[in-house]
Amino acid sequence: MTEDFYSEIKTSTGAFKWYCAGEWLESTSAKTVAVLNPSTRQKEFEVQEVDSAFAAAKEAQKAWAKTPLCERAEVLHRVAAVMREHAQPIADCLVKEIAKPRKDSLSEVIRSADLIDYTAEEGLRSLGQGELLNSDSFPGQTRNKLCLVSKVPLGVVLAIPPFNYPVNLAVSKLAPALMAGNAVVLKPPSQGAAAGVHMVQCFAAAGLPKGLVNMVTGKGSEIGDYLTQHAGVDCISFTGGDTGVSIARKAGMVPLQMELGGKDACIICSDADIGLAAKAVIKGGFSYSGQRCTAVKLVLVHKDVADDLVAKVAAGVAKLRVGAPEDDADITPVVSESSANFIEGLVEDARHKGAKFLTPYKREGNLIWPTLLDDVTPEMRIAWEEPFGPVLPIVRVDTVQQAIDHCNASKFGLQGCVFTQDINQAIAISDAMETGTVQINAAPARGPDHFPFQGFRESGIGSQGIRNSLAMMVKTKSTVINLNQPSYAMG
Ligand SMILES: NC(=O)c1ccc[n+]([C@@H]2O[C@H](COP(=O)([O-])OP(=O)(O)OC[C@H]3O[C@@H](n4cnc5c(N)ncnc54)[C@H](O)[C@@H]3O)[C@@H](O)[C@H]2O)c1
Repeated sequence: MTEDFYSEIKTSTGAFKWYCAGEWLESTSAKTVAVLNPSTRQKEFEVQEVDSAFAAAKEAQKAWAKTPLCERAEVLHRVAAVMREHAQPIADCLVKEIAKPRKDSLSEVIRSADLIDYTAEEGLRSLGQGELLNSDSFPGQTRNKLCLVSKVPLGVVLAIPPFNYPVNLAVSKLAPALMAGNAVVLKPPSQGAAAGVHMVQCFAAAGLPKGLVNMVTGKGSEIGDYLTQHAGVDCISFTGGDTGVSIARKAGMVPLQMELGGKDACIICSDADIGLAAKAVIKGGFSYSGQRCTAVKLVLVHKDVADDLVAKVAAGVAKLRVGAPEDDADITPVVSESSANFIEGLVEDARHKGAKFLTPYKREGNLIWPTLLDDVTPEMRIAWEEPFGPVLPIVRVDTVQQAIDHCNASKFGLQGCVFTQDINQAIAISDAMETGTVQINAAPARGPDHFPFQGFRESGIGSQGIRNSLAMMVKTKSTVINLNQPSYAMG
């Protein structure tokens, strides 16, 4: 029974336990953090506030680093199978604590199991290879030095995912870290911690050696500095907003994998298929109520086709269903009251500065109706800031160059997209856009999860995607064999 499967993760008072060295534990401080339901704004879950699991991770990692790759892969495949079998309660947490629509919640969990399987497969191939270098290719050298280059684990990886994909963006860190021979301390987002607890139970039940995955819960603002500056951390893999920039500034001499905010622009040229572009703008802008790093957050449309595009987008937006995540509504409450207030601030700033409202602004609690703003100008905050909500600004441009210049003036550089039927123009615009990825004739998106995924400027450090994440979870080690004579095999 799935309910019994998850029974040991709760304390007698109903809070979720934390997980260290293979045991579900109760915090000695007895402090708890409430997880609010974005729909009701009432307390839905409680997680404990604890701070340390690094010693357990370090200890467990030593043996894990000597565990054959194929055995690591087997354990990960088991985790994926357990996660599929017990997916529904994890998905139910996502519905209740981050108001993600029911179907999307379940597909996030299944996609995460798929990601774990793929990582295990990819790790077998990419981590199973090293390099042999001969010394005589460098001037003045003979071939009496052979350099064996191998990939070794980093040690203990601190994994911090954000609220919007608390399961998928946790496993996208955990699976590569573990496959590469590391241990992990996971700090889930407060909204998303209950799903995180359930997910960690899948790792435990699959027989992962104790201490390899540890989960510390608590408010990021209170325990974040302690964790990110802890001497036991050998790598920080973080996904989130501006917090990541300050973590990067404060972190010590450890590798950083940073997936941060975005202001993904959609450039629509005068020759674009406007029906296709409108569909992409609606889906890209409003899926999960705009709370996606790769959501379309700005439309830059050529003035010649702007009226057509705006009419089509407005017609599509009018059909979006607004309501509860339990009913699979398209637009559901945003994650918190403070987030809703921030979004409202951007909308009011745009109203004050003359934006044209194609839909009336309406809000009840954390639920914000989809809001389409036309005639947005660079003076408005919404032209530059990430609303992370169901609000989409449209800027009409005279030339494609004006659109590219706006895009490149942003502090973000995550993704962007361009709609045109001329492949030469598409490539030229893609070349000019200073973003980690450019999608041609489709909305920005993360995935499939094995595609490289990276942000430029304040959108990130390093590249993700399964193969690149595996590569970021190892360091290079060289062993040089010095021979007393040159080595030339003659065949
Ligand atoms: N580039 C990507 O791949 C990607 C993917 C998803 C989300 N995001 C970004 O994430 C943001 C939304 O997520 P969010 O609101 O959860 O982000 P956030 O930055 O507020 O929080 C992210 C995580 O950091 C933790 N945290 C908070 N303060 C901390 C501190 N001082 N030290 C350490 N950890 C701390 C939070 O508890 C959470 O787990 C958006 O900006 C979005 O664009 C980026």
